[in-house]
Amino acid sequence: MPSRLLDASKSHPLDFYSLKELPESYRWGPLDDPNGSTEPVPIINLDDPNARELIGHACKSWGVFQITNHGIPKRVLNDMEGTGKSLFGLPARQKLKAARPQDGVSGYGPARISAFFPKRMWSEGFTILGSPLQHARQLWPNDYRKFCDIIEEYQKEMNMLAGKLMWLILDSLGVSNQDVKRATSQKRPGPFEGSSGAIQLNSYPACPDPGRAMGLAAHTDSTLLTILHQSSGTSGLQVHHGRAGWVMVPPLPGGLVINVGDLLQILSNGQYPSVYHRAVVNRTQHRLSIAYLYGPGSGVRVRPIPKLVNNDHPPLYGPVTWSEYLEIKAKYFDKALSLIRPNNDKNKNNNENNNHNIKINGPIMVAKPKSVNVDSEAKILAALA
Ligand SMILES: C=C1C[C@]23C[C@H]1CC[C@H]2[C@@]12CCC[C@@](C)(C(=O)O1)[C@H]2[C@@H]3C(=O)O
Ligand SMILES: O=C(O)CCC(=O)C(=O)O
Ligand SMILES: [Fe+2]
Repeated sequence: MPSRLLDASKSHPLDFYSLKELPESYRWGPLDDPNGSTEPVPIINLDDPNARELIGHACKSWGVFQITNHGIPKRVLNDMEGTGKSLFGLPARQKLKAARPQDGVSGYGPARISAFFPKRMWSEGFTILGSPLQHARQLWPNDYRKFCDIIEEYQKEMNMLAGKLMWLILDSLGVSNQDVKRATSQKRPGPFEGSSGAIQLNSYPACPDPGRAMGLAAHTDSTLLTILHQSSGTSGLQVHHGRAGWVMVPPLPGGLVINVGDLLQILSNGQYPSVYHRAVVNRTQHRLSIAYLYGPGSGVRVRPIPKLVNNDHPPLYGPVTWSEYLEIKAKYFDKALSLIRPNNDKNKNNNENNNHNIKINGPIMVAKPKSVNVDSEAKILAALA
């Protein structure tokens, strides 16, 4: 079975800027409209003395919230937005010089999850993991330093904010520094030392038939948390919220959106579930969003924090590193979380409590994931055993 990811990067829809009608290959069918009358996604001022409790409540009941007074200078956000605009504004042949390689993560192309859907998404993306230098040279051979400086500054600022948010979130769960160190098998001093993030720039051109097109299909992020900056004035992000269905998260001037990711769902033993979200498009305006996808340092295994596990709350997930999880997600998409099963030996007599784990145990243990190299395959199987 070829990796579905390989198919994703085969051909990229570069034609949509000039299309006057929505081609069949982009037609997802009428999208369900968000219910305008529902309560809005929580907005939390980080300077509020109750920020921790408010964050805890938002993580539990929404999996998403917007923050203000986050300390990221406006200039840093503006510079990043400007860089995104000039990147997507480059001629197609220039952007393709930095195309994401078939089995790679960084570079220009459709969203990684594209291959899981029969229809194309009305967007183009650019992913930066680690140093931006190589791609910067491909895009702007004579002027790559500026791009690198802006990306590096953004990475630094976002990394600090993400660490701060993680502490507030863990604090809201009643979890201390020490508890996290144990849960993540970290040897180094700070539990979030070495944590890093990928930057995802998303560009959604104006679309002739926005009611039938999809900017970015529904997904949860494979992260601890995601910090999203949306360009001002144009809505597009929607989150799925219980019976309310799809709820719009309009850009808030000076605000940033925080999503709970799958790894935080694991760390919190299901108390803070990751949020399903998607991006819709718009007839007249181009929209840009910039996601900082934050995860643990390489080699760090994430598992439910022991303090949150007891007889009433058995572990729902087993330990997994970020790269293992990304590989599982790349193959199994929204089944990935249910495959990170706990080591059941310890809760043999707790069988009925494990019923919520979807049992896809058979296939994953026998299937030979061809796209995964042998070494990491062994690690994944060990993590799932
Ligand atoms: C660190 C990450 C997280 C990735 C994969 C890798 C780099 C790119 C990220 C995204 C960004 C766009 C949505 C998503 C669903 C996608 O297609 O690519 C994300 C995916 C995930 O959260 O699973
Ligand atoms: O464009 C958006 O608002 C959503 C982007 C997103 O979900 C992502 O990059 O993971
Ligand atoms: Fe996302």
